[in-house]
Amino acid sequence: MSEGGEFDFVIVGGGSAGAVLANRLSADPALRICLVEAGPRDGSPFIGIPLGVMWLTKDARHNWLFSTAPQAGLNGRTVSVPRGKVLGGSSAINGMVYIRGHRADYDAWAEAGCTGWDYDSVLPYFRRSEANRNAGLDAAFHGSDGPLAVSDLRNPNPVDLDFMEAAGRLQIRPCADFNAPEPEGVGIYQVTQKDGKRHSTARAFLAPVIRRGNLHILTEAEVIRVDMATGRATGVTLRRKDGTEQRLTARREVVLSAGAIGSPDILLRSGIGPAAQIRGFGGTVVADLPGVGQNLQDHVDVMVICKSRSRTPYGISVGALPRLAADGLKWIFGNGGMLSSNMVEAGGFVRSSPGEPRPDLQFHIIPGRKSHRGRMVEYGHGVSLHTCVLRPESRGSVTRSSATGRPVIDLGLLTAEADLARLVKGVRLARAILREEPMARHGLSEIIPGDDVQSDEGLKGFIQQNARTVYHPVGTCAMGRGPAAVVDERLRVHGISGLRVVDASIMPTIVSGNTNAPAIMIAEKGADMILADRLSA
Ligand SMILES: Cc1cc2nc3c(=O)[nH]c(=O)nc-3n(C[C@H](O)[C@H](O)[C@H](O)COP(=O)(O)OP(=O)(O)OC[C@H]3O[C@@H](n4cnc5c(N)ncnc54)[C@H](O)[C@@H]3O)c2cc1C
Repeated sequence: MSEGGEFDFVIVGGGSAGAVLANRLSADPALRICLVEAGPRDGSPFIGIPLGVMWLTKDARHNWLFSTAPQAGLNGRTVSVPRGKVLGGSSAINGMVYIRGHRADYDAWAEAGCTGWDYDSVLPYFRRSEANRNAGLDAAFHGSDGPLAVSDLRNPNPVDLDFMEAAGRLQIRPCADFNAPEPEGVGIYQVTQKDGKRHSTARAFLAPVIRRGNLHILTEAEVIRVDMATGRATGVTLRRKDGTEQRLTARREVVLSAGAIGSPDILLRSGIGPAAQIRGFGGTVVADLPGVGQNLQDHVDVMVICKSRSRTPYGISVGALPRLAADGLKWIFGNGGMLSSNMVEAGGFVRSSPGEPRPDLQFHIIPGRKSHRGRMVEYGHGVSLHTCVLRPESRGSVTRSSATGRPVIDLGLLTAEADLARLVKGVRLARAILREEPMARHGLSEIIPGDDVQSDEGLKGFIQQNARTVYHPVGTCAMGRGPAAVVDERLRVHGISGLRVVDASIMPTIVSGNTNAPAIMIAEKGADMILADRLSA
């Protein structure tokens, strides 16, 4: 084992949160920062070109490609859990949709004891990171000079507007700004893109500061454990690509930003977690923290997929060849056309029934025919409408059954009956929108669930056999004060000094929307806390 150097802060994971932290902490030239990332640098063209998202969700070089344990609520199926493994983390492989959630999500965190995390307190951190390119949005809610570009899609597919009009016929109103405090209705999503290209956190937060002399970035270095001495984190042990092990010393703190799968897993491997589980795989218990890896929440999702007679939606067909060629040129001469599409272009927030206090379902519409049998593309055109449950009651976990190898991921999808019931309503609503004009004039015919699946029981069976995740796992190092909490409201691991977790895993409950912007906000706020605590230490 070699010594890799001494730093003030060692940040583990250069993803959505970690890249932000590395930027903000290294802004103080008196601090020496090391950012450790298991994946490579982000040179691949598939990352910059938005449509590359289709490739990246299955790409072993930039993706951990996890898979779940058999899911009890999904007829024992396993589902894939892609996670970014590259500078930028999941923000480098995600769908780029920029959404923050609902005011009530954050107010509920504060009410549960996470002081300082209510909506009004976190809003400045969302604004600080953001450079919104749409000057028409309310500046009270949007930043214009932060590092992260948030843009309107360059060339949304016309189907998006048809979707909105069809929803309007069902009294679902358009939503002018999905990032106002209480979003509801449908529209075209804003995306984390700059000039038509993906703006991952690596590009937004790391690229501009890469030459800072006090910021050291190690890639292709996987942290195996946090090193401890008498209840204090002293550094990390990591494994380089060539298999050699190295130790880094953290004079002040180790900050885990390895994401909702990686962060609890590193804690478990470091002996911090449920004592019985750690002993079970032969580990040494450093701190008995029963909440580590528990409380996993994710947005359970199912698709209605239709083929279309019209070739307006994206697709591969002989008739579409001239358009595909034109789209290639639009990209080459201005980063536009289909290649600038994030695929999940539009959608919105709706209530499964009028009695719901706020939207409990989210749509993501792909103006293209997604494969219903696991292929990357299918021949032909169509539309695919995702429906997900915004605040699922089901809970899962990240655990370990052995000291080495991969963690066991149980997303717990649909283990709560209420989530299944909501999805049934969601699929009915999705179908109703697709049947309305002007969607109907695309000549849609349903591939899944299929016209013969109409009863509640039939739909339940279809959902259990087809539901998956929209890739938003959170909550596995939950912030709070009770026995199940892992970090306090300053994101310090309970009972251990010099150790924080700053990423999506600290959410006590999942937000009502996509989770990238919230992970970035958590890091913005976490950075302020770390810097403030340094001065008062
Ligand atoms: C395919 C996909 C599509 C998505 N689409 C959207 C979307 O459109 N909009 C949206 O808002 N959200 C989306 N999300 C979710 C969103 O991207 C994540 O919630 C967010 O990026 C999580 O940020 P994080 O910092 O917690 O973790 P990550 O960004 O995943 O970062 C964790 C980093 O830690 C590294 N790491 C892990 N373990 C170790 C270790 N042992 N040693 C060193 N490094 C380690 C990882 O390689 C990674 O780089 C999507 C996610 C995926 C996977």
